[in-house]
Amino acid sequence: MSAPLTIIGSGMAGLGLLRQLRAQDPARPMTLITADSGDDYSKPLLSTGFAKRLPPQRLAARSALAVADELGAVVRTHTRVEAIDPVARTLTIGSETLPWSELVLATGAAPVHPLRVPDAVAGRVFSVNDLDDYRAFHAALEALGRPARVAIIGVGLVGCEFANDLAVGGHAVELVAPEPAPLPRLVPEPLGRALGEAFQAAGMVLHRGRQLVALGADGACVGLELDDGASLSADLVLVATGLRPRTALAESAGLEVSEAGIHTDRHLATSMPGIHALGDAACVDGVNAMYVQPLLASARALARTLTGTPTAVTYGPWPVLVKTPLLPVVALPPARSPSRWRLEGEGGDLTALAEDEDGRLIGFALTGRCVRRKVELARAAPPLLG
Ligand SMILES: Cc1cc2nc3c(=O)[nH]c(=O)nc-3n(C[C@H](O)[C@H](O)[C@H](O)COP(=O)(O)OP(=O)(O)OC[C@H]3O[C@@H](n4cnc5c(N)ncnc54)[C@H](O)[C@@H]3O)c2cc1C
Repeated sequence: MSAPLTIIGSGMAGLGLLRQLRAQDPARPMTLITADSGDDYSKPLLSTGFAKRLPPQRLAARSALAVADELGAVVRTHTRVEAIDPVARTLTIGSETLPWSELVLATGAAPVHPLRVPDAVAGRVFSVNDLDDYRAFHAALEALGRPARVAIIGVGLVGCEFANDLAVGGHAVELVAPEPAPLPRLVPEPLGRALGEAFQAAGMVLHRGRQLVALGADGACVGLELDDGASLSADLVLVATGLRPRTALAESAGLEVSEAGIHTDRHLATSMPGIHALGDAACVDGVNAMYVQPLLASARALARTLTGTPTAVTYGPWPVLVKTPLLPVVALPPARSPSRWRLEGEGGDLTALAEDEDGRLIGFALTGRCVRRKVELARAAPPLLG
């Protein structure tokens, strides 16, 4: 039997590609190997489950077994690929060496932790980046049997979405971050401040301009020390201080990588023949967008390439919809520093237009009722990868 086309990773990129490939090639042997449970779920739903009190099983559309059955593929779960040999076209899992015909890396991105977590509080400090993490965090909240006091470290998209979701779900939320306002990489400061005000009006406490310097046990709780000497206490801590593309496996196999991800061209081809990459792990022609629309476009293009029709991927001017119903936010961050931001609106209803030196729109950010303008503005903005 010929060596299978092998995908590493069962996130939306890996499973999305497997589905697209199977639709175009019903017979080819395919294997998907994943370090997690392999359940088919939508990662964006992870930060919407606590307000609706959704148990983890409600977030998984189907199990890894059902995926394997439906798509006629071998799916190996809780299995970490340890090494790749690009010349022999094999990969290593423990003492096993498995051959592949084509290899696709969909290894995603891993949470960055600013501090080492002491063992004494390890069971109370979380990052939620996949369904297994959600299961663990959900179980810890349930075990309290009452609304929790949750400290969230980080005010990027993930931190803000969980803050909104947990607060609406009845938990007491405190946010800690060094920046002066939420969503610093997505929106200009006045719009971030508007979101911060909406959070405060909902009862959250914001520690802006502050770094977490120490974590430790505080009775049955977690004690947090900030850089101004302030101390907080929380039942649980959620660390949301960014995600870094998982590149170690690719790098040790000699593939070209950087902090932005595994380098690919627009055909998702890495620097090694026979190996492609997509999703949060991949930096495609200099762009790692790290959200769903680009990875779905990549899966469609790569499936065509791997079934004999070389297809370059393009990304449109696709804005990010931040799931903070307390104050809706939409952003299409400019690819380069704008010449100026033009701000309009008042209160929580704000529009910020990023313009280049010739006054052309190169990005935008919207809050509150202004999010209605997203379609009109996206039509006028440049594509992420044209
Ligand atoms: C809370 C949250 C909310 C989000 N909300 C939105 C949103 O509203 N809209 C949006 O567009 N985007 C959103 N995003 C981003 C979006 O979800 C991600 O861009 C996307 O899910 C990434 O998918 P992926 O398959 O590339 O990576 P991942 O989902 O990280 O999957 C990586 C896979 O690789 C496996 N893996 C890694 N290393 C190995 C190894 N050595 N061996 C075997 N397997 C390995 C992992 O087990 C996993 O299965 C959100 C992200 C988060 C965290």
